[in-house]
Amino acid sequence: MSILIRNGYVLYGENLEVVKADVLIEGNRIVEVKKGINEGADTVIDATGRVVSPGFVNLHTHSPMGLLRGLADDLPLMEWLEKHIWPREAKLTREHIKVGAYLGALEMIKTGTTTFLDMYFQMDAVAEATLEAGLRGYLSYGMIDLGDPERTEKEIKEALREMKAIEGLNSERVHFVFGPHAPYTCSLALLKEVRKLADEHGKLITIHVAETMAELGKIQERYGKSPVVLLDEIGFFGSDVIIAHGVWLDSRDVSILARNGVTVAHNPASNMKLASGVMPLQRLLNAGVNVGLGTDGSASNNNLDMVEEMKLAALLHKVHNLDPTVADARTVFKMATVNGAKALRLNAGVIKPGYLADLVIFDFNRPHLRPIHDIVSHIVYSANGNDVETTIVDGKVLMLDREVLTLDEEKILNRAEEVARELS
Ligand SMILES: CSC[C@H]1O[C@@H](n2cnc3c(O)ncnc32)[C@H](O)[C@@H]1O
Ligand SMILES: [Zn+2]
Repeated sequence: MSILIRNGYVLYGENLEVVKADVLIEGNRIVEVKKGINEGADTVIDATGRVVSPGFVNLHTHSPMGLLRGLADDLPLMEWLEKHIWPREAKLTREHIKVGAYLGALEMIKTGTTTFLDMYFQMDAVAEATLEAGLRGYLSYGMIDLGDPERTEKEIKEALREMKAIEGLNSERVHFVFGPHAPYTCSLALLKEVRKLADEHGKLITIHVAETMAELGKIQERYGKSPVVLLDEIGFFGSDVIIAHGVWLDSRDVSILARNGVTVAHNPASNMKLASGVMPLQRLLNAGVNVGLGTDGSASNNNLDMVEEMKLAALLHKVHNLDPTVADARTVFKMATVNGAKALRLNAGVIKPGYLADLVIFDFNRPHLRPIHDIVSHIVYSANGNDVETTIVDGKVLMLDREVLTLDEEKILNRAEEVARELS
């Protein structure tokens, strides 16, 4: 199968150079980017007046949580989790979670996300929905043992069951990732076992770390050190670890993350909404830490729109530093694309021959995107996910001219409403 995208403004290569060109995709790869490609193709897409961009990599989310969107707002993290989210999650069935995964996948396709790193329950069901949707999913079962050895064993068993089930699907588009929830919900025994299992099975690890001041206090009280120092001392870190949040980091923590090649998934909307704090983006980037971008779940964001997330990241760090030059459009665009792909060891996030054909087309024939001075600036500061009209993953068109081809949109919205009624 081949796709030819004609005559668009292409954000080309690592430096996002704007070139007016055609893009030829064969199989699941980009094979050529140049003016006037003459080759025939199975599918030809006219991108005149449009922008061809790398697809977005959501480096931290809980994709089925759209089901809980708007149920509890305006609260700090622990009260939100303990009083509202966890009691509802305890009632979720495998079928509910699958409906939530379809809803999340639909939203991601429609707003230009092509790959996501997820943490939730029943991830083999999420994997099935991801495969049907056509997205790329890195899927972790969120492990919580609260220091109870019986639960440690149960959580490891469930993670391994889900790992086997996802591997059994035999697809390059879905991957299992180990996902211990956080240092305050997981015992050291569980965290050490996860490190060992990830080495044994060659899997990535993702975990919430240093999200709130309350977490810092809890870990300080329990262990007498910061969450990052704690994880470093048990040998947990490596370049295969992606920590979500990393808001409360001192200079020692930052140098530990840099030394170990750990990636940080920044979630500005969630950090602002839960009033968790402002992550030290400038210090992390200056130390050479790879920083990606995530939305977190739709119950703390409240959507999965990575385009909106880029703008929030840029604005947050400008005002926090009282410096409009920080978190410039190109820096946050790379966080939302190539940096995320790099963390997942995925040859994507860049439009160039040889890279995976994960890309999106923005409709620029819209008043808020004209006149065109600087395309990257427009995407970060003026656009939102609804400006994406075509989404391609692994060389397959998932949405064309705003019509989602892989999922039944109406059915998913109706099922999500029914599940919401069942949960209330
Ligand atoms: C055990 S699966 C994942 C678990 O994480 C919860 N969650 C959602 N958002 C956050 C956040 O910002 N910090 C910590 N935990 C979060 C989610 O509700 C699931 O229970
Ligand atoms: Zn999270």
